[in-house]
Amino acid sequence: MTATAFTKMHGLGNDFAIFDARVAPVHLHEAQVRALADRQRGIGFDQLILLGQSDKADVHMRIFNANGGEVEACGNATRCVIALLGKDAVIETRAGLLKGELLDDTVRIDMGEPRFDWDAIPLAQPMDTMDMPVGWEMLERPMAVNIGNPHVIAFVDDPYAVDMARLGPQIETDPLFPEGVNVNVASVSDNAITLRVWERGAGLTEACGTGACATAVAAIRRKLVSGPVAVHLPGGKLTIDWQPGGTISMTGPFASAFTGEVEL
Ligand SMILES: N[C@@H](CCC[C@H](N)C(=O)O)C(=O)O
Repeated sequence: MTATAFTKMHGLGNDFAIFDARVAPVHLHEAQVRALADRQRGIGFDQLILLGQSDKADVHMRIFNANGGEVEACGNATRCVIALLGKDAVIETRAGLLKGELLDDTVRIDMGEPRFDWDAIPLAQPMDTMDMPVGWEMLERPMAVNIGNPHVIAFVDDPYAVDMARLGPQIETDPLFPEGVNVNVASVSDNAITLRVWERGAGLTEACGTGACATAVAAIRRKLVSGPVAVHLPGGKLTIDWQPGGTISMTGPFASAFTGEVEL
């Protein structure tokens, strides 16, 4: 066992333990990530972030959900990593190379181009991802968008009236989504979005950066809003901009919580 340093950070309350394997090797396995994610007995986080050397970018970033599964993208953690590096930088992720700019007290990330083809989400069968002929109770005719990771989006009158704790896990594990899915429930008014997200592998979080991107893109495609659009999550606000055919810009805050050590 080796004492291993980590930094605890969050983006709008979506929280992370960030380990830096550029300093010293960090050996983690799935059960360990789950134990560390435990908010009573471990560090407690929604995602564990593992930084490493990259030969294509300033840094390589791996992302593990609280359930131990490795995933492709995490918008809020990407902002935190730029803040931790203290400069504009390019981050290599499974979702591709993401460029981040450190602004005064926020970070802007170019999250790349969204994908809409059914097999890019991925879905189990061909369908129109703009208007899916499926539904779960009041969540009808959803849309699907891939922001490196898979998202389903349902527009409702009041996202806070939806029983996310019950419907979230049901939709996350629906066989329609062979790789699971992040579940976004949103309403739109005055060119702004109110959003709650049940995250794949992490549950209901205070905020989800890729969820905000996916939902803003979905709302722009349905002509419910036009970019830039404010996305209000339980933990605060992100600003998302996108023009069809272009890449997504996500701007929002970050915060450092504390640094610590764990035996790994
Ligand atoms: N919190 C994230 C998304 C993290 C990954 C997600 N749960 C997945 O499984 O794809 C964000 O800010 O984007």
